[in-house]
Amino acid sequence: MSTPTVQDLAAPTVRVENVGKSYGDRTILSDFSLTLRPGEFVALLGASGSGKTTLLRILAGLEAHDTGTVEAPAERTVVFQEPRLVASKRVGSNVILGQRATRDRRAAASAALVEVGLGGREAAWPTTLSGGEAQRVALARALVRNPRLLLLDEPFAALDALTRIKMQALVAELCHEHQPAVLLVTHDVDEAILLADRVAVLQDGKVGVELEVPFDRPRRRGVPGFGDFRRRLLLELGVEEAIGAA
Ligand SMILES: Nc1ncnc2c1ncn2[C@@H]1O[C@H](COP(=O)(O)OP(=O)(O)OP(=O)(O)O)[C@@H](O)[C@H]1O
Repeated sequence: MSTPTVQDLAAPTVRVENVGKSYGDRTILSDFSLTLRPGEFVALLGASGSGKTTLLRILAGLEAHDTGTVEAPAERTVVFQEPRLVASKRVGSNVILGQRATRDRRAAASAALVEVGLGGREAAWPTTLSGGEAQRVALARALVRNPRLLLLDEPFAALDALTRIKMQALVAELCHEHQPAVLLVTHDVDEAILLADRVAVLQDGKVGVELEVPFDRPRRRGVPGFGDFRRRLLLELGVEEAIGAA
């Protein structure tokens, strides 16, 4: 047995035990359990419609679960697939949306914009931003709250491939720096491997397999073992690679 790390000994940030959730007579989650330790980055991987967003919404407090236990900190924020900026408010105000615009908060918003590569853009209107820039603002808005839990619901899915790669690197860097516990919901296997400490695969309403990602950071697709690990996850998802095997 390996020596427990500080992370292992700390109280978990998120504890989900035996959660069940149905819509009408359709069971979406059954007996779903997952733990996130402080600072841990977990990717929840699953086929379309498998219940990933439902679980994330339960953790965000946006959806009720039917059975089981959910413990998540109140200091949590969500970044959705679309940036959800308020068009009538400038970028700086969007970053501190819902909070009183004190001088300190405005300074924190400016610092968060610098962190996401949008320093000095406080006065810009959301309609003047590209999709990637708007998603950077959404990320700044999440980080400025210093969350203990960051919930990412396919935050790169609507971005073009190049912007997605840049945003993945930015999220990896910022999460490393700020150390929230992160749950990333995705159906992109590569993204899960590039970003997460651990990948949980959602199968039949529960976590079927959980695997530690065995690669050092910064991660690269080309490292030895990447292709095998990727194939293993794809098989768990019931996908056989036919074209362009890594
Ligand atoms: N409010 C709702 N009422 C009824 N059914 C719902 C509701 N929300 C989600 N569902 C259903 O629950 C199932 C799981 O949805 P969910 O969005 O959690 O899946 P997902 O794994 O995130 O899928 P995707 O990757 O396509 O976003 C889907 O079949 C969906 O239609």
